[in-house]
Amino acid sequence: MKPNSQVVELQDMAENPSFRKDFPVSWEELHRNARALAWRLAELGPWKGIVAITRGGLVPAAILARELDVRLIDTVCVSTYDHQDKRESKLLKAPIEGDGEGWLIVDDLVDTGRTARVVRDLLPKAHFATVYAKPAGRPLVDTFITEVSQDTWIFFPWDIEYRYAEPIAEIRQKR
Ligand SMILES: O=P(O)(O)OC[C@H]1O[C@H](OP(=O)(O)OP(=O)(O)O)[C@H](O)[C@@H]1O
Ligand SMILES: O=c1[nH]c(=O)c2nc[nH]c2[nH]1
Ligand SMILES: [Mg+2]
Repeated sequence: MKPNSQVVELQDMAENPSFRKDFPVSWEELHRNARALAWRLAELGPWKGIVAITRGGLVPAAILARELDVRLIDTVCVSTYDHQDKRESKLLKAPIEGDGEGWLIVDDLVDTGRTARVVRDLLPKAHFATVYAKPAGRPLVDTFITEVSQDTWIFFPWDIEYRYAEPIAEIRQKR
C-alpha cells in the first residue's frame, strides 16, 4: 500500500508506529497554553505549592509558579518512557510528605495516565494539572488546556530544533 503524505512526513519524527500523527509545539505555543492553564488554576487556588513531575513538568511548573506567585516547589521524579517506548514507571524520588491537600501537581501531558496514576497515589488530595491531555489519561487530570488524539505524539520545544523542511512538492516527487 502506498503511504499517504502525512504518514511519510511522520516517519521522520514519530518513530513508534502507534503514533500516526505528530504535533510539534513551539516555545511560544507552550508558553501561551501554560498561561491559559494558569488563568484557570488561579480561580481554584490559593496553592500551598507546586509539585513538578520531572522532567516534562519542570517547564510548565516554572511558568505556573511565576504566574500564580508560588515559590514553594517540589519535584516527584518519575520516568515512564524511553524515547517513544513505554515501560514500567520508575519512581526515582518521592515528593513532600502528606496527602497533597492544597498542592498543585504539574506535568507537561498525560498520555496513558500511567505516570499520573503513580503520582496521584502518592498525593491523592492534590490537584493534577497538565497542559496537554490524550483521551486515555484525561480522567486522571483535574485541569488541562489542549486535548490531542491518542495516536498523536506531541513534540515539545526542548526535544526539537529548527531545521530545513523539504518542500512538499519535492517529497511527493520522490515517491
Ligand atoms: O501518561 P503517560 O503514558 O504515563 O505519559 C506521560 C508522561 O510521559 C512523559 O514523561 P517521560 O516518562 O517520557 O519522562 P520525562 O518527563 O523525563 O521526559 C511525560 O512528560 C509525562 O510525564
Ligand atoms: O514528548 C512526549 N510526547 C508525547 O506525546 C508523550 N506521550 C507520553 N510521553 C510523551 N512525551
Ligand atoms: Mg514526564
